[in-house]
Amino acid sequence: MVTVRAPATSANLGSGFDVFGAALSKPADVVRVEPAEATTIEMAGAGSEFIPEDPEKNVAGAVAKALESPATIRIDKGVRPSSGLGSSAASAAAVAVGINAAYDLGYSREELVPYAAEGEALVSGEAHADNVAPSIMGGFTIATPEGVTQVDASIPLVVCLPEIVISTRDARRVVPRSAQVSQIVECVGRAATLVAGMFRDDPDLVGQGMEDGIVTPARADLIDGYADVREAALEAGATGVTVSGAGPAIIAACEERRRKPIASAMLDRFAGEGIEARAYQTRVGRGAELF
Ligand SMILES: Nc1ncnc2c1ncn2[C@@H]1O[C@H](COP(=O)(O)OP(=O)(O)OP(=O)(O)O)[C@@H](O)[C@H]1O
Ligand SMILES: N[C@@H](CCO)C(=O)O
Repeated sequence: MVTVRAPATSANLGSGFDVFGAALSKPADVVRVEPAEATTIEMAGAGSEFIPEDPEKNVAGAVAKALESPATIRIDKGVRPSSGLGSSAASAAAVAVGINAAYDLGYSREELVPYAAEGEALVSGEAHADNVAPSIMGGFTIATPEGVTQVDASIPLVVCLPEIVISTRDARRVVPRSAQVSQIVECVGRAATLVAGMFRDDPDLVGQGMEDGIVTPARADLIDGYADVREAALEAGATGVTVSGAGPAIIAACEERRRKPIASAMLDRFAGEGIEARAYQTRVGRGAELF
């Protein structure tokens, strides 16, 4: 039997819709995998009561099927579902890494990404890899059809998760179908700035690069209090703030020493709106770890 800790992730980071992703140092799913005749899944932890244990409906089952390796799987959720923190991807990444080790399949971390993405296809309708890639490989990742480019960044972050549920499937319906060339030009500039910031471990550049005028405004409308919480984080010293993944989590980049005041400011603002929330003082961190 093997045990894997696979981290939550934040996809998009504003300007990198369906391409950028970052592993978070916390929270994480912890998954145990043991080879078996047929796949069975047992769930525990955050939001597990809302997740089906049927292997046909759980991302873990989809990944085991894609790898043609049935297993007894126990998932302890640290990341609640429909959070914008790659909850489904954390389980998918952990199972891919766990089965690879338990069956000694010999895949590299990058080779495991498309298998884990089959779990995302099950729940959101598309095998986008922007959450599974960082959960498997760690750091900041650029996922394209050609493969994954990974950067070992360690930017300090605050992630604030309100008690609102938004499914990725629903949040993908509001994504605009087209954009003006002027918007695309601005987005390319922002995305390039963010990549430079990750290479230099520079929170100012990363924050600037998190601005986005195409997808994020439509997503932000689904999150009660978004504009106020964003403003509060910026006033408390965030260098950039955006929707994490498909939401409702909101992510802020910052200097290390600003994490605590930013977390308090975001929580206070949500509380002022009558919305319960929790904040993680985190950073860009490691990928899935085997124990
Ligand atoms: N092992 C699993 N862990 C979490 N969610 C799962 C799992 N298996 C199936 N699901 C289903 O996937 C859906 C949650 O995935 P969704 O992509 O909407 O949220 P998320 O992973 O938190 O978000 P995001 O991808 O935006 O960061 C829920 O409907 C949940 O029941
Ligand atoms: N890139 C995806 C991430 C969520 O799974 C989206 O924003 O829809």
